[in-house]
Amino acid sequence: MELTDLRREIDRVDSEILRLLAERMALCDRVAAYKSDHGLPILDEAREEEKLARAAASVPADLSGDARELFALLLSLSRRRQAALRKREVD
Ligand SMILES: O=C(O)C(=O)C[C@]1(C(=O)O)C=C[C@@H](O)C=C1
Repeated sequence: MELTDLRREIDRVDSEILRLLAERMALCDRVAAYKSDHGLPILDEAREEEKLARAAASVPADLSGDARELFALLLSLSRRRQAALRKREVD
């Protein structure tokens, strides 16, 4: 395969990742609203540990560290966004 073709494939996968990121964040917005309505904290450590462990276990062994790191970032971005939404509610 030529480099151009490989890059086109990468671009296709990246578009999908970004579409899924937006979909995930939209769901997190709804979780944020639910938690706010029910007086629940944003952070759920047990759920996060479960997510990180599942991410690491869902890929080939040589990618488990990367999967864990990626999900740690996603969770952190999710918490940051939820905190910003909550702050906007208060202000
Ligand atoms: O499931 C939740 O309770 C969420 O708030 C969502 C989410 C996530 O992005 O997956 C974010 C923060 C929590 O610590 C756990 C999980």
